Amino acid sequence: MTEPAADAVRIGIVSISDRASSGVYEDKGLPALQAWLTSALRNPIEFVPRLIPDEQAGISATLVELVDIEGCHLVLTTGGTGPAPRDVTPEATLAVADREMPGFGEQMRQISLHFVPTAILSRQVAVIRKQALIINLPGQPKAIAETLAGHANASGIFAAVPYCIDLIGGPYLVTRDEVCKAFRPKSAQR
Ligand SMILES: Nc1ncnc2c1ncn2[C@@H]1O[C@H](COP(=O)(O)OP(=O)(O)OP(=O)(O)O)[C@@H](O)[C@H]1O
Ligand SMILES: Nc1nc2c(c(=O)[nH]1)N[C@H]1C(S)=C(S)[C@@H](COP(=O)(O)O)O[C@H]1N2
Repeated sequence: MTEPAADAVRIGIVSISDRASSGVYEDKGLPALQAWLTSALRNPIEFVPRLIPDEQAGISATLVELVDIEGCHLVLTTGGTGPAPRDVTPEATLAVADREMPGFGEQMRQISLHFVPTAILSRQVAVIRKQALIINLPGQPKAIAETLAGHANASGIFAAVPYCIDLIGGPYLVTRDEVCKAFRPKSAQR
């Protein structure tokens, strides 16, 4: 069987952490995002990485830059989704949204409950801006694979990402089934 055509894709990855961005500890968010996405997607990927502090205006400006100037069709953030005063990633993301996609946040909290009882402390959101999907992930580096890939009892959210990006006019994403089995209706399959 021939492989379906996999378009090239630019993906923004944003690690939001006061301490990692100021060098107090090593950033593990960007490497974890890059490793998971590289293992999950067959597409040629160009990553556009950013490591920034928990500042609302700066986070919003970074998201706008990645979508409007860098042309990313997918942007994943990690960190700053909790209830602490400096956790402002959801507010910064909603501020640049055209539309909210509440199912992603709902499903990620469901999945995360299989890993940690504090899952409901994440206020993570997902939104559409222009032709891009922006998704917040929690700051614990292990939470990246947990929420994207899921659990035996809860589907990872990345399964819904390729079809969402089709619907907003982005490139055709092809996953490796052994890492993440994406779903598309038959009529949308290439
Ligand atoms: N980018 C990162 N790299 C490595 N570990 C991280 C990173 N972000 C968070 N962590 C770890 O996950 C924990 C929870 O993340 P959270 O986003 O709540 O950080 P925080 O306590 O607000 O502090 P900071 O913003 O300075 O990372 C952190 O205390 C840290 O152990
Ligand atoms: N999958 C997963 N979700 C998770 C966690 C985790 O370790 N794994 N940590 C939780 C905790 S302890 C917090 S406080 C919130 C918010 O984390 P953040 O502020 O680092 O984004 O995410 C929650 N969601």
